Amino acid sequence: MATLEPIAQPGKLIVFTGPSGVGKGTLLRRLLQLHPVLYLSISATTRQPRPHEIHGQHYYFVSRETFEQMIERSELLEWAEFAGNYYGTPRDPVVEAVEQGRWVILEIELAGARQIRDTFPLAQQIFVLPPSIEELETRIRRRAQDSESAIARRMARARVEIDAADEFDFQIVNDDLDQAISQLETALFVEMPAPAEMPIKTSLELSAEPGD
Ligand SMILES: Nc1ncnc2c1ncn2[C@@H]1O[C@H](COP(=O)(O)OP(=O)(O)OP(=O)(O)O)[C@@H](O)[C@H]1O
Ligand SMILES: Nc1nc2c(ncn2[C@@H]2O[C@H](COP(=O)(O)O)[C@@H](O)[C@H]2O)c(=O)[nH]1
Repeated sequence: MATLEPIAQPGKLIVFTGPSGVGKGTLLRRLLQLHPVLYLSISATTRQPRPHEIHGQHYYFVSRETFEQMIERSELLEWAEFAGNYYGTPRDPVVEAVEQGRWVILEIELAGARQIRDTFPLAQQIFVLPPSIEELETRIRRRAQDSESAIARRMARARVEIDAADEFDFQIVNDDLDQAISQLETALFVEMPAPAEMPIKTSLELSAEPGD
């Protein structure tokens, strides 16, 4: 029997946006467990680490001075200020992974997503919506990582981001987690199949098959 080989094709950039607290991180953790072929970019931020967060795994936690140097040296693919802190995507690891044919996910807020749309028009853009604005606030509060003023800033920004959901190629409501994962898989692998999901036979193997 002929063996199957994946099509060699360039990687893809996938932008994953939605209001803070909607569950992007939760969805992506689950998605990456199910599909280790996906590559999640690690952002740089000037925000203080949360108790469970590890430098180099969840974020690169840097000073404002270091971040501003990264901007000046064009080391970031995109960046934005969000709720009083800088966030940005280090350019080199993303470009290398895409060149290696990987599917790279950027979990970023709206201003960064718009920058990527300008610089990489072929990037696939997915927006995650909450079932309601009340449930979004409940999730942020239940996570218990933000002060009252930070919650107010995040909720104000959430309204602006939700209003921009139509700009994105796909919108997914994160109500039931399993259903949201399944919609996400459809967006990623059916609407835009991953190379690893599209095995083909080499022309040599096809011509060697009996009955042809
Ligand atoms: N489908 C869901 N139903 C109920 N709770 C959820 C669901 N998805 C995520 N959550 C919870 O909502 C909270 C926020 O989730 P998470 O931290 O993944 O959001 P986020 O969008 O990554 O936020 P941020 O952008 O601020 O990092 C967490 O406590 C998480 O367990
Ligand atoms: N433009 C960018 N936004 C980013 C990046 N990394 C994360 N984010 C977004 O920031 C907010 C807040 O995140 P939190 O971890 O402090 O809750 C959230 O919407 C993230 O998606 C980035 O590199 N660029």
